[in-house]
Amino acid sequence: MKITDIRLGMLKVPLKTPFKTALRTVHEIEDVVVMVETDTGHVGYGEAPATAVITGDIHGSIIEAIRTVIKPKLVGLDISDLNHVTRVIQNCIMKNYSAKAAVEIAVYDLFAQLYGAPLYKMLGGGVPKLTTDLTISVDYIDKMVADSLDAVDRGFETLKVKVGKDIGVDIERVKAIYAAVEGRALIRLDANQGWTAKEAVYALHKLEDAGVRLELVEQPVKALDIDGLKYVTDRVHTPVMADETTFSPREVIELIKMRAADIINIKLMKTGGISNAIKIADICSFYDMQCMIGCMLETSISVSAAVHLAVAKSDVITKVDLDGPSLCSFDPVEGNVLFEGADISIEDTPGLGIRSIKGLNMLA
Ligand SMILES: C[C@H](N)C(=O)N[C@@H](CCC(=O)O)C(=O)O
Ligand SMILES: [Mg+2]
Repeated sequence: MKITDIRLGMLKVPLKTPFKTALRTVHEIEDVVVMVETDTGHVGYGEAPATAVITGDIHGSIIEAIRTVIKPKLVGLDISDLNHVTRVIQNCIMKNYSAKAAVEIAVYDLFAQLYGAPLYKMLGGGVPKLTTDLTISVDYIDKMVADSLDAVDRGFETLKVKVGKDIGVDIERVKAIYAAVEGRALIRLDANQGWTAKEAVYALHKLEDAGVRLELVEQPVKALDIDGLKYVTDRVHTPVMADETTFSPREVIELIKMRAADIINIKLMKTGGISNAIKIADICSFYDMQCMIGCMLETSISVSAAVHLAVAKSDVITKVDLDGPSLCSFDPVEGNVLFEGADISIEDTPGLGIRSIKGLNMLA
């Protein structure tokens, strides 16, 4: 099965409600879709969001990286030579993680199709079911409490509460949500870099002293402030998770050696795809460190790949934040991963099993 072409399209899906974090507000998903075509007629699918504030990627850079650098290196390569193909993708251009991720996801999709198995089986197997959390956008306290209660009523047992705005209001936000859902849902926080290290310690001590039990706090401080991350990790009981701080396997090793965080959030759009995500999961497994599998604002095309990976690496990926499809107003994909509220399951069909994508605008 040889690669003959890589075609690109744009996919827009409005969100059910605006997605608000300390970094940005988004009303609709608008992602680049990658189709890797082969001489056997099989097509592999991938997707890249433009999360400029986290990865530095924008639509133009994703499209140009794929068209002018990645595609010319990939056409003619054999999908059965997976390790070689992924090395070419990773080494042909620096950074550009979302572009690499989208192409790698499509290549893994084809690799699994080649052997007629769902992707998770090619990655080592596992039980094809996961449960995701749901993000509660940062907002007025009453709105966040209402959104949290609605999420719990819809069956979500873990809420990822966005904070990182005003520290005083953040403490009140979390207390109010905790009081409203106590006993019905677990709460994890994501500050998206919005606090200083001292503010984070202050807020988490206040919450701990008030009896608020949090599952974890994600990326309390700026991405590059590793000393600050360690400062927080050393001083609070609540487990601290690194998100924006860690992209590559090398960064994860450094973080583990410094003991700067307790948990790592793996996202395919940070790692540049599945091959490095596997390396990170294996490093963390070796060091007895837990991971979360996360996503950006992605539809079920690329989130499906994250689902397959998480199932295969469930020994170390113990936390799931794959709510992209739940945030969408509709699922544009007919495929083998089913997203039903908090429940995610995989059907027994080859690859990612993507049969069709509604509303895709092909690029010339
Ligand atoms: C969508 C997911 N629950 C999430 O919060 N992902 C990111 C932010 C993604 C974005 O801004 O597009 C995260 O920080 O964990
Ligand atoms: Mg995060």
